[in-house]
Amino acid sequence: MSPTSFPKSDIRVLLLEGISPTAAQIFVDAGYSDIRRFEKALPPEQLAAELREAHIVGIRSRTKLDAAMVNEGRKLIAIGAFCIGTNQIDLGAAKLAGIPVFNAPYSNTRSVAELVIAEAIMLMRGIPQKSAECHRGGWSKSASGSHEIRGKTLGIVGYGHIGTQIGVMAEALGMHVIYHDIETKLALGNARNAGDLDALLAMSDIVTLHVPETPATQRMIGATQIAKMKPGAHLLNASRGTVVDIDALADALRTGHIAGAAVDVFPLEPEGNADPFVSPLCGMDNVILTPHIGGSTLEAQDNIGAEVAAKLVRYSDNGSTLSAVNFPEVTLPGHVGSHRFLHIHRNVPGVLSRINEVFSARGINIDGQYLRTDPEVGYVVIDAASDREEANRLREALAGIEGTLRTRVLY
Ligand SMILES: NC(=O)c1ccc[n+]([C@@H]2O[C@H](COP(=O)([O-])OP(=O)(O)OC[C@H]3O[C@@H](n4cnc5c(N)ncnc54)[C@H](O)[C@@H]3O)[C@@H](O)[C@H]2O)c1
Ligand SMILES: O=C(O)CC[C@@H](O)C(=O)O
Repeated sequence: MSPTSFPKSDIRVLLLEGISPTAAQIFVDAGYSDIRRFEKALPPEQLAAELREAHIVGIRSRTKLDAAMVNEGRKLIAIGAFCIGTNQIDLGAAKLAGIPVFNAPYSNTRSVAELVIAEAIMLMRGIPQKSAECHRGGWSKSASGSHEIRGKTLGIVGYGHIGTQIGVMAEALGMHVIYHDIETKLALGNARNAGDLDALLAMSDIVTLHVPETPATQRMIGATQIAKMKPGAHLLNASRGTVVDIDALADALRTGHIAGAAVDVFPLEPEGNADPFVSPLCGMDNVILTPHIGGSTLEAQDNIGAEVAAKLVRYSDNGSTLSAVNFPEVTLPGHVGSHRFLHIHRNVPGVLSRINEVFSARGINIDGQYLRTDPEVGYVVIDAASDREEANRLREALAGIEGTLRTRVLY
């Protein structure tokens, strides 16, 4: 077990929103014992109180860590988003507080892709309506409005980790796949770049959305875009609720311009399972509604728990920020025989030389030094041999350098 700046038993790990037990186990195996787990997102006041005592916090999509909440975490050294999306965290505020944020960019992507393919088949067969009718005691045995997906065109908006997997599966089922992305992407199989969003909307029998929440994707599918879709096409959204104008979608479903939809994410989602769900789509038989569970399989959650916890442990034990989403990335070797000093600062001229002066003024030789910066923040890691008391004095001197955001020493 690698040592840290204070006993691991004093490092409080806060895991919210029912994060998989695999995460807690990774911390326990790494020697951490103060682990507080909650099955739900916490109300703001309780969240703030918990954050004040936590060194590491793990959340999923429901916990909003805005700038004020991030700054409650005065002891925080790292944040784990146990999911893909990090839009619930003010990443800039976390960076300026010297806190790297880690997520799980791949672990639940297969689960989302499988759900989307299943829903595409269900929608094309009109199964949601037929099932609802049967539940009400009805019986409408008919092929009307029911289609195979073979030979149909699937339009994927956002051809990233999820979009590409859906494309591969859809081709295996005999679909034609087109995609639209703002980045240049390698087309897998026979998938084709649609050219632009309008062209994709006009050509697709099924449109599925897999973009992140960004200013550019806010309501990127509104009344204008829906009108450009083929009459009788289907729309699936398992990305973020803000991507679709839900009222415009409801209107198009009512007129029949859109034959059916599957929606997993909503502009406003209930805080917890006991809270009511309200949406203009409620009560529409041709809509599959799911409670943001695209990535919620036991396999995905176990993998996410292991992946993000391992990144947090690595940062806490070793200082590596590899794959942090908001932070200069540094991959570090072990530091046997020396103390490791972590210095996070505003990226202004002169900080590095002042850091080096702290060591040279005390006649301490630097064994290794690693530096990464981005336009706002610099992250310097220094390995140097010193006794523990001297290491504490060095850390205090480093903390006194103007522009310092956070310091830590790993013994
Ligand atoms: N429903 C769920 O439970 C669930 C689970 C996992 C992920 N998600 C959501 O799905 C999103 C996509 O996941 P992913 O793993 O495929 O992410 P990804 O980053 O691998 O892919 C996103 C793709 O969208 C593209 N993109 C970004 N802005 C765009 C725009 N304006 N127009 C067109 N393309 C754009 C990117 O270039 C990228 O290729 C995540 O950001 C997350 O919000 C939801
Ligand atoms: O698990 C969650 O709460 C969110 C899952 C998904 O939206 C993600 O971004 O990975």
